[in-house]
Amino acid sequence: MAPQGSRAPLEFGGPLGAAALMLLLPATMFHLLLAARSGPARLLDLPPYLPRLEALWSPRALLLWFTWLGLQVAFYLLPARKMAEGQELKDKSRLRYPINGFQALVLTALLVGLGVLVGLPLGALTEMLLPLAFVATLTAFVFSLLLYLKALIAPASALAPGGNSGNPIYDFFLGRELNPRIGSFDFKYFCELRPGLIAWVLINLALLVQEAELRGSPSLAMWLVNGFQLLYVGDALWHEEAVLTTMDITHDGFGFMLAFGDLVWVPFTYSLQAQFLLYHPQPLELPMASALCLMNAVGFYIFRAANSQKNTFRKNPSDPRVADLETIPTATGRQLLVSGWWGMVRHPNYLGDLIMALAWSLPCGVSHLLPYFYLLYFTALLVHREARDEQQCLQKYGLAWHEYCRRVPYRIVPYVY
Ligand SMILES: NC(=O)C1=CN([C@@H]2O[C@H](COP(=O)(O)OP(=O)(O)OC[C@H]3O[C@@H](n4cnc5c(N)ncnc54)[C@H](OP(=O)(O)O)[C@@H]3O)[C@@H](O)[C@H]2O)C=CC1
Ligand SMILES: CC(C)=CCC[C@@H](C)[C@H]1CC=C2C3=C(CC[C@@]21C)[C@@]1(C)CC[C@H](O)C(C)(C)[C@@H]1CC3
Repeated sequence: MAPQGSRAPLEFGGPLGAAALMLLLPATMFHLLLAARSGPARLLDLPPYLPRLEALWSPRALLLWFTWLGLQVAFYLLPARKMAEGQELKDKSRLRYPINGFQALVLTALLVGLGVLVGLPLGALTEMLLPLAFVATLTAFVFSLLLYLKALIAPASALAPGGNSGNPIYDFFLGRELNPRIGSFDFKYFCELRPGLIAWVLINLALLVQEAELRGSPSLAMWLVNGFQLLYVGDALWHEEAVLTTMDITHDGFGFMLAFGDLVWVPFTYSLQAQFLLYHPQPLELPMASALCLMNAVGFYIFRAANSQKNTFRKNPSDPRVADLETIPTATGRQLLVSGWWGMVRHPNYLGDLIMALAWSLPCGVSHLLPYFYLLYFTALLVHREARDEQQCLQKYGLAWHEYCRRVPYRIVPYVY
């Protein structure tokens, strides 16, 4: 049952928008997977061909996918170097989370390295991307249904503010329960980073190995894309605790949007540049490669510095690294930063992330639009996310938020947006 009197305004275009997204997201992903391996590799053309069911359904892919999930669950359950506390919940309690995501990345790397040493054909993974994406999509639908049913028996205090409209399609998409758990195993926290992000860099690596097998050595462009994205994933897992303050964990329920996004969309579409490069090798000279390294480094620096400044401030406003920054008091007792990174634009971390997204696409040359899909999608995602966050901050901070917007008028790009 939805809690009485706490109906949140509908997002994502309501039930119709949610239904459309549930069809469009998987369809787009399959289109990208097929287009990347086709000769013309056109983003805006109809799919080059429709795969037959035999090309999609493979018991081997199913086994591999569940082995992967099982392995990551096992790594999650290993003793953690630290247990972190999440944000305060409606009932004033706080959940505890293991911080061992980076350990899971290292253990996966060791296991895969060992496998390759004893003859595991890692490059062959690239031939299984289509059936793997198919079983992962089916899993995401079934998993979301189980989450929806589980939420039916959850107490009202465990429900998310957004996904409880009473419309089953909308609630299935957005997610009804905020932190679904069995015992201390937290499904949303587990899915947010590990299986999807680690699979993303593993797919990238398989594409690099396959390129080496096909052409004698990996191209410079492939090295760059692998290196840049490994840095991003390694950083996310190293700073795993910071995910506990993102809106995905604190605000959104766990439904199809995040289950599909985390487990399927991230590994199979975020690896698009490496997929494109395997089938469409691109020349890249050293001076250009150096310029792209610099661009990625600038983006990463802004992204990391902005995120760390806010996290440090939220943990302890008197920390010497942030104590001198100017702030605005709010009625909640919390303060808002108005100098430093958060005084330049209201989302400096998004700016850094977007600069990196550009640096990941440029190694693929400018002859095709396809490798720029991530940049286009990500811009749309962040603009929409920024608007959602703005709404939530306005509700939380009221007049203080208006004052912040007056003092820091640009959202993501200084003097532009
Ligand atoms: N690669 C990908 O696909 C994606 C990456 N990301 C990345 O994830 C990271 C996290 O993003 P996201 O969760 O959207 O949001 P943010 O990390 O930007 O957090 C927004 C929250 O920060 C707090 N805040 C806002 N302004 C201030 C201020 N001036 N001073 C202090 N606190 C402030 C508010 O929460 P409160 O006041 O309650 O602390 C607000 O709700 C970003 O770097 C983003 O680029 C995000 C989505 C997808
Ligand atoms: C419409 C649609 C495709 C929805 C799904 C969106 C998800 C793919 C993203 C929502 C927020 C995300 C975050 C990351 C990955 C993408 C999703 C799941 C993230 C884990 C990437 C690495 C970053 O360092 C991060 C930890 C800050 C980030 C958190 C948000």
